[in-house]
Amino acid sequence: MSRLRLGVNIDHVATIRNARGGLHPDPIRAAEIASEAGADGITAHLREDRRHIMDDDIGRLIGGIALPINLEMAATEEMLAIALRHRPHAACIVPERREEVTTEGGLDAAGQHNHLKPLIAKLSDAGIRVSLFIEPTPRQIEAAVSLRAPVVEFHTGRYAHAEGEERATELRRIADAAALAAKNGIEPHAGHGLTFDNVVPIAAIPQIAELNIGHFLIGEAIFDGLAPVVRRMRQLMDEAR
Ligand SMILES: CC(=O)[C@@H](O)[C@H](O)COP(=O)(O)O
Ligand SMILES: NCC(=O)COP(=O)(O)O
Repeated sequence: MSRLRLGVNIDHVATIRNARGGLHPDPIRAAEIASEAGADGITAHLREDRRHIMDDDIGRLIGGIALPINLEMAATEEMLAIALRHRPHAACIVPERREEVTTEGGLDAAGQHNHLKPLIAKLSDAGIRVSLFIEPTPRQIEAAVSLRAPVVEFHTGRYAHAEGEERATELRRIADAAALAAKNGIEPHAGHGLTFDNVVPIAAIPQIAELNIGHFLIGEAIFDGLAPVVRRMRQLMDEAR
């Protein structure tokens, strides 16, 4: 089985920085530390309301970090223009509702097909690897196929919050969806709400190529430091393969 990539999401370093409106802690410094500790990529979500990552962070990340940058973005003209200006390695299209506390579910790629098609084409034409942050369902995977997205990222929030039999059901949904995506030539990724306690069964799904993990790593780093926490996540993921 191939090595599972770890994308470290640094959004919530910016959440702490923005609490005081200054420059500290700097999410780019967090990206450097994550890189040295074994991350394979850095993920940052430029929200429309700029509650954590800001425009300037995107330029600094792409200019200053050698790892591939995965820009999470809503499917808007504003975000498209920013992505085309900075040309990150990857752009992950996520759903956004301004009042939400976090990204509560996957993108309705099937329902928004006609809106997404030209946006995905423009990103792809610019050499940006497009990913769709979707629920692990056949309907959304079929939409990704028809939209010619090379990557999907399954929203693991329902799995992360479920317990017992319900969690086992969610895990099966993700495993089935990963197999279906791979069968259709789409690279499956996963992320949202992953922790030391719940990452192993997801990391063991053979088709999944990348996990994007943020909130837990940054929270845990307060107690143990970012480098040891990234290394521990890396180790759990490697052991699961
Ligand atoms: C899309 C997604 O899952 C992430 O962007 C991540 O959860 C961090 O950002 P938020 O907590 O603002 O959703
Ligand atoms: N796309 C998911 C992501 O980047 C990280 O999600 P979380 O670990 O912050 O919940």
